[in-house]
Amino acid sequence: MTTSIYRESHFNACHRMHNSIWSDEKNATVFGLCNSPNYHGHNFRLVVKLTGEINPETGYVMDLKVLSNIIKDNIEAKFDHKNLNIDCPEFATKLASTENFSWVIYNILRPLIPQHLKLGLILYETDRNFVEITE
Ligand SMILES: Nc1nc2c(c(=O)[nH]1)N=C([C@H](O)[C@H](O)COP(=O)(O)OP(=O)(O)OP(=O)(O)O)CN2
Repeated sequence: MTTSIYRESHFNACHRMHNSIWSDEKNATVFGLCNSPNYHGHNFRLVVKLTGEINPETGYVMDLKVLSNIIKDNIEAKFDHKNLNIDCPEFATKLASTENFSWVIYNILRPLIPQHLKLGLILYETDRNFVEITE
């Protein structure tokens, strides 16, 4: 039997959906308002899920304070109040979609989370648009 624990965090960032190998017209057609040249912002909501067995000595799957600090130091500090396209090298060659952003976050967190725990996450770009990654 396994147990899942969750930690939620929030940060703001802006981005622009633009594929540089396409014409401006094609970008405008495919991405619409998300292609706006002066970028647009989102209040991102990240839910990180860890699944594993409860350690009988602590009663924890993992200390949520430790998880919270990992997310603060490595995700919020890196992306909060940033322009994903300009400030974040991860998106130099990658479109700043919620799908790609979710994998960027997963790849940052995975080495920081104990290997015996399964890592999943949901990234909300808006209240109604969100992406889930599960192991
Ligand atoms: N598969 C994806 N589709 C879309 C993404 C994405 O990252 N992956 N992103 C966008 C836009 O950046 C943005 O999220 C769209 O915002 P909006 O359409 O305004 O969404 P809302 O939920 O705020 O508003 P609704 O009118 O309720 O849709 C587009 N697509």
